Amino acid sequence: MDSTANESSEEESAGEREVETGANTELTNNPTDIPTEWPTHTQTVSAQRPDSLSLAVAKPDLWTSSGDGEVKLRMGESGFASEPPLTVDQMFKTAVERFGSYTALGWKEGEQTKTINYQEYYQACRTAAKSFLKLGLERYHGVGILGFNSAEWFISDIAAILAGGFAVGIYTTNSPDACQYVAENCKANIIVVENHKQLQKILQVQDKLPHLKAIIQYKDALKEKRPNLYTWTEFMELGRDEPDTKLDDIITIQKPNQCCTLIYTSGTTGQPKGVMLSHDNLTWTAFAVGRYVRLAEATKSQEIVVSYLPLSHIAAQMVDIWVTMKVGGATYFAQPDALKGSLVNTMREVRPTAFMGVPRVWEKMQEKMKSVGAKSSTVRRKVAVWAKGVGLQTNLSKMNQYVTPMNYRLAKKLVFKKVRKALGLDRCTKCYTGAAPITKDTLEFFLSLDIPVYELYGMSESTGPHTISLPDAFRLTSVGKLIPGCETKINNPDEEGNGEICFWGRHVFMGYLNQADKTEDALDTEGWLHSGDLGKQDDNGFLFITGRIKELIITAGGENIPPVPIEDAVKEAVPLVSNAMLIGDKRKFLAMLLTIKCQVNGDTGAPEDELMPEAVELCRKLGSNAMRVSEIAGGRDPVIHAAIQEGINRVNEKATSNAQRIQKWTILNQDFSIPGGELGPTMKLKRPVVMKMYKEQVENFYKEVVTPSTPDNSIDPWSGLKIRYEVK
Ligand SMILES: Nc1ncnc2c1ncn2[C@@H]1O[C@H](COP(=O)(O)OP(=O)(O)OP(=O)(O)O)[C@@H](O)[C@H]1O
Repeated sequence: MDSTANESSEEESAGEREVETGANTELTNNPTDIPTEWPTHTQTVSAQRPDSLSLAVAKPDLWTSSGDGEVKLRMGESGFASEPPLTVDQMFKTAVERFGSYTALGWKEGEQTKTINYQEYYQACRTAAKSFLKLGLERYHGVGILGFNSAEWFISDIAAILAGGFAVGIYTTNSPDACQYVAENCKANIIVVENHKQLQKILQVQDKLPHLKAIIQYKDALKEKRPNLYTWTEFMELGRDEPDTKLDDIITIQKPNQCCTLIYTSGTTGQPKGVMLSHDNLTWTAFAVGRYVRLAEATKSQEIVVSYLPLSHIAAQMVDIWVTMKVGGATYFAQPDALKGSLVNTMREVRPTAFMGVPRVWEKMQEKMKSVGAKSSTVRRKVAVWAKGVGLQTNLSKMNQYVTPMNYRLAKKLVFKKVRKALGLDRCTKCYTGAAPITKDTLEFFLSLDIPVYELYGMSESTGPHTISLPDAFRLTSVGKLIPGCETKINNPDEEGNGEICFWGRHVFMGYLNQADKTEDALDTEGWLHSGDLGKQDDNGFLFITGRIKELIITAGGENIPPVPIEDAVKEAVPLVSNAMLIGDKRKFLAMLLTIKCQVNGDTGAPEDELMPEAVELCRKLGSNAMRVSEIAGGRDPVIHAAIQEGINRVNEKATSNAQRIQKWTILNQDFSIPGGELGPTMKLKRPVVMKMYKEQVENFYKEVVTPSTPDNSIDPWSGLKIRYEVK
């Protein structure tokens, strides 16, 4: 690995510092230490793994599964990896010193927008920390936070850390049992809930939480008084007049290499695990991302973000809380019904300068824009089609450093500017997607509208991002380049260079709480984090994800098949399809469960029977009058059935082998959703859950006598229609 970043003399001297345990006493935290030059994307700064980290000694130091454990920091000798380690309190104090009067948080109260600055934000966190201590928060015990994004959420999170506990976000979609699992696992002393609805979940399991001492509700009036149940105002009053000494004593003994946050995995691959993140994991990653992405510091031009993604996920925490704090940015909170439609209103008001969406958010925007576009006049549609052609060409050319075509300016004026304004993205220069795979179709759609959506890739276990795309380091379908200071290893590459992606760096987590065995599975003896993802790097350092070992289908014939590319191909070939899940592990052939694009209940987020307007339109074009999923599911609509089969045939034609062909498929009665349990909170498919829910349908695929060699005679068991296989 080369180490050619713009290293200032300060950085070089930082590299010589011996910082092994992360003790915070002697650390400089002077913002002027930060070099003014940004490294360019082509430069890779490696975390120089010290020779002393030999196999035998490295292992026990680099990870722990004890809540009160400490780890060896993965310091490098120069560049990003040598940045002095900080505790959360140190990073926050620096932000207050540098950006004290700048807006830190903003939210809507009725028609009014309220804000607090960095000084007030820090003081609120200290007060809340004193209140937590007064309520009996013990060192290395959790503060569970269960609710939609808000200032109170952030304050609870940071206060828990300052007070020496663990900040623990709990997914708002969790059932009472799932809340109990997390609260018990982190020995939560306190749980902060948003409203009555979330409170009920905790009250249902309260008796099974022996460590729980208090509950705080931060929105709405309490419907009933209970012992140890507080409103937010009551809670903040508890700490207001408390002396600072106890809190300061705890803050002083905190070290960057100790755990301060637990991120519970969403369980797409099994029971949630508590990912232990240290102060250094958070503060270093915030530094590295801010620097690499070249975020502006507030003193020059303030970055603005909208907080709406689930905060219990690391991606939202890193963007909304930590990176923003590092550069003195302002975070504005969306409304709880953001994903049900109000997000665009918040976006138009706030006009963020950076925006992060999980793939489903971008897909939803795409669907909405397509259905609006379909209703516009012929002239408008023609202009849009022309502009999109120009947009795609221009942006694809930009990737290869070609010159911008002349007609781009006209397309920008006529279409792109208007689209950006309508989406609230008119001053957003950094649009990101991450946390799950996104389709090329969606990326191209936004690229054609002159909205490059940059990919981030990483995991909870890497404190969020490991690779990032940048405007000048961008390839369609690549998840970008390595963050300087980190390392990637492609383990056991095949002849095409595909292997398991492994991470090394100061963003790598401490371990899973109380799960030494699982930690040992994730971190090898050298400390490499095994992602469970398959990928390859091109000659220019762009990383491409090509599959997930965790969800690889191994057929009875022994063929390894990554399902996502096939599922994406089907979704692209059949636009009516909302979700697709490939089946075939230990089976003789592949089959697929499909769902149709339908409307979603505005209150519950549950899928409804009515088709989405875009889907209705597609049906009309095909010659079907269907209005509901129930008219299509199970092969009830022969026209739609034939169209889907035709799309699947096209996908099958491109299959690299016979084993990779979809031999059977069926349309389910209902789309996948978060409340339904088929999707995780970041919209990732929970394959084991779907397998369980649709066990019968899956078994039916394989009940029939399959005759793939003479497929022309096969009858689809769901529709009774003849299946036209095209086996070469
Ligand atoms: N840009 C991306 N493209 C493709 N896949 C991605 C991308 N970003 C993240 N992922 C996938 O998400 C995984 C990380 O997920 P995360 O750590 O958020 O887990 P989770 O959703 O909380 O739960 P679980 O560990 O149960 O899956 C990565 O290993 C990778 O498979």
